[in-house]
Amino acid sequence: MGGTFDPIHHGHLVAASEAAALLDLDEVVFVPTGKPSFKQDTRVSPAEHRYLMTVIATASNPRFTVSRVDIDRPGLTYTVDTLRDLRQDRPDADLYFITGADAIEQLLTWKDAGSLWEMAHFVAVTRPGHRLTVDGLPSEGVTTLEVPALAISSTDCRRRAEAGQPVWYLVPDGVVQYIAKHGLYRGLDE
Ligand SMILES: Nc1ncnc2c1ncn2[C@@H]1O[C@H](COP(=O)(O)OP(=O)(O)OP(=O)(O)O)[C@@H](O)[C@H]1O
Ligand SMILES: O=C(O)c1ccc[n+]([C@@H]2O[C@H](COP(=O)([O-])O)[C@@H](O)[C@H]2O)c1
Repeated sequence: MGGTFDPIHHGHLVAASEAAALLDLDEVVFVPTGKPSFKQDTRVSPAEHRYLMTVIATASNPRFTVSRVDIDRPGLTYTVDTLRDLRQDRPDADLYFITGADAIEQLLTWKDAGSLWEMAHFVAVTRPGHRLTVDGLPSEGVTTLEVPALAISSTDCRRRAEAGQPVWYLVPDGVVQYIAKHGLYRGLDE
């Protein structure tokens, strides 16, 4: 599952768990982006913080793992590189790239979009308030999954942390404590 995870929240975790159950996956690899190409105008927390929060959030699930491929690769993050690196570690696996329906809708604009279909099957998880339009996407290459609606976004979690409002139960307990310990999302408007 690819994402910026700034921070990872229960919407991501429910989506991953549902995808694993419905598609009978052996493992869900969470891949925090390094430098997201599409968020260059937005302030994104250092990759090491996002990686560690993802490790904390997924530690108790034996099927969940976290990969550093995107954060260790220099330059901007593109899914074509993510999939190539994951393939090297798992030469015989059937790869499914799970992400939100909003991201999948933009897939035709992604780097080397034409070659992505051969590298993985794409799974678009629906998210509250968003209807998926798959115009132009090959239907055999994309599976849409309805996951139990959790109206949680990382943007909202960051705003709440910045305003001193609770993020308990929106993100895992260890992530609440990590955000407080490192003072993440303070002074976002500065
Ligand atoms: N509550 C949710 N339910 C289902 N999918 C989600 C949910 N939140 C995020 N996703 C999906 O997970 C993927 C990775 O999410 P990302 O790390 O960008 O989180 P986000 O909450 O969308 O962040 P931000 O608010 O900073 O844009 C995205 O493609 C997104 O659509
Ligand atoms: O490869 C691309 O050009 C590309 C463009 C936009 C997004 N992505 C990937 O889509 C995933 C979700 O991104 P986001 O912004 O919703 O966190 C993440 O793994 C990104 O690397 C990939």
